[in-house]
Amino acid sequence: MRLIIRNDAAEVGEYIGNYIAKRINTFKPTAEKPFVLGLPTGSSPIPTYKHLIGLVKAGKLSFKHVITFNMDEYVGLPEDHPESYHTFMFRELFSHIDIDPANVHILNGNAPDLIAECKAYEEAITKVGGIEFFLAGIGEDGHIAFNEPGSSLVSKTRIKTLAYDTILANARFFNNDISLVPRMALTVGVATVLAAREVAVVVTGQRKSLALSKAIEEGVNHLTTLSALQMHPWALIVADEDATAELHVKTVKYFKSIERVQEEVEETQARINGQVGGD
Ligand SMILES: N[C@@H]1[C@@H](O)[C@H](O)[C@@H](COP(=O)(O)O)O[C@@H]1O
Repeated sequence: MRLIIRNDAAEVGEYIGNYIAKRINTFKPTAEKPFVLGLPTGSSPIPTYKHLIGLVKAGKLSFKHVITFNMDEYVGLPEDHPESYHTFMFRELFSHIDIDPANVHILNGNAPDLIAECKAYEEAITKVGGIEFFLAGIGEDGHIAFNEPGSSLVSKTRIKTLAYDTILANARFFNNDISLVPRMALTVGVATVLAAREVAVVVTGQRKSLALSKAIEEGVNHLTTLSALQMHPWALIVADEDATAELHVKTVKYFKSIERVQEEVEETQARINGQVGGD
């Protein structure tokens, strides 16, 4: 796992936005070979979405052959409710980019059979060849998607009851009225995220710092479901300085030094490639 640290949330968004764009452009998606992207909601990915929109508007990126799967959706909230994850995704990203709405997948929290809806979602992911790149955020308790503390680390898409802390945290989106926050959600499982070829997580703000420390400085534990990322072969966390508040200085220094070495390796490689190309 790599940890990249940037000064603030805007720089984190720029870094991940550029990273995703590079991955999509290198993949060269076509109608026959689309790029499959997993996406989160929440305030954390907004700077990333802003940056991606800018890249699309500048003609540097296209979502024409990108298929998306969102992580989660509330149960029982009308799809056109201002706080539904459907509304969020179109408001913050999809309405501003060249994605085909038919390529957008978001769980239906109003489906008559919620269990069948979750099963069909997993099948839809399998049908397109699995997720290439899953972007995620985390809750203050270190949950990924809505995989609250105690979630099975081998879980797939299913119905989850929200933790009281999550209901409290999300009340800010519902006029600070806890009674308006849905109690249940449909969510991809920890194993659904881990099955993606690559996973990147945005962690910004001091209120996420304890969760970040538990997830990367302690062992894999179902009480901090983000920690399962330690078992992933290609995982990246991008955090801002505030989110590192609870990390050991040693941890921060270690990951910063790894980034410096990586940059040197890439520069050397680029120089070598340049020389080879010039011969
Ligand atoms: N289900 C979502 C998560 O996917 C998200 O990561 C989290 C953090 O939200 P924010 O980025 O607003 O802190 O909120 C909800 O719990």
